[in-house]
Amino acid sequence: MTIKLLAIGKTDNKELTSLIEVYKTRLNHYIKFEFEVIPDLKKAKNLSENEQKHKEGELILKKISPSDVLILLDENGKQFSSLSFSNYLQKQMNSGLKHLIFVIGGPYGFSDEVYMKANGKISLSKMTFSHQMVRLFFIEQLYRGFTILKNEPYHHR
Ligand SMILES: C[S@@+](CC[C@H](N)C(=O)[O-])C[C@H]1O[C@@H](n2cnc3c(N)ncnc32)[C@H](O)[C@@H]1O
Repeated sequence: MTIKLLAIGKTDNKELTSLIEVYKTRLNHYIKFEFEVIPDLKKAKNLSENEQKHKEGELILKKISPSDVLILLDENGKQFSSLSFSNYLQKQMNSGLKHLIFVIGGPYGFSDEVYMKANGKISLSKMTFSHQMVRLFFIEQLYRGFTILKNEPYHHR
């Protein structure tokens, strides 16, 4: 299985980028993991909130194939403990799925079209994080999940 994380908007924060790289490299020891950033929309300031979500939604959906499982990172989604999230990852791998795609929305979240297409929603917290920070938190949780599955001493229960 390949896990792909799609995110809207580049970050020019070097600290964030380098930490993401650290966890991405660690995660790649366990699973094929791809991180793809969909560039910010041009002239987004001239768009209404809904127009922006709609255009970002089109770019997201272009990246999804019919056989992919699409999971949105969304503050109103299902919450997991790190342990239950590792079980969730194991189940996805056992299912024979080829591509598990997680998506982080833009500053206003997702369009209705993306919500309709999604197979599920995962929340990292009831609090809202910046779309920049979530990518680091989530990649770390993926890494943590795999260390749990491998019984490695990263996660302390
Ligand atoms: C600034 S938030 C958007 C908040 C917006 N009010 C909404 O309705 O989604 C940008 C993106 O970060 C992600 N995000 C922020 N907080 C999150 C959380 N607690 N759990 C999961 N994803 C989160 C989501 O993918 C969201 O689309």
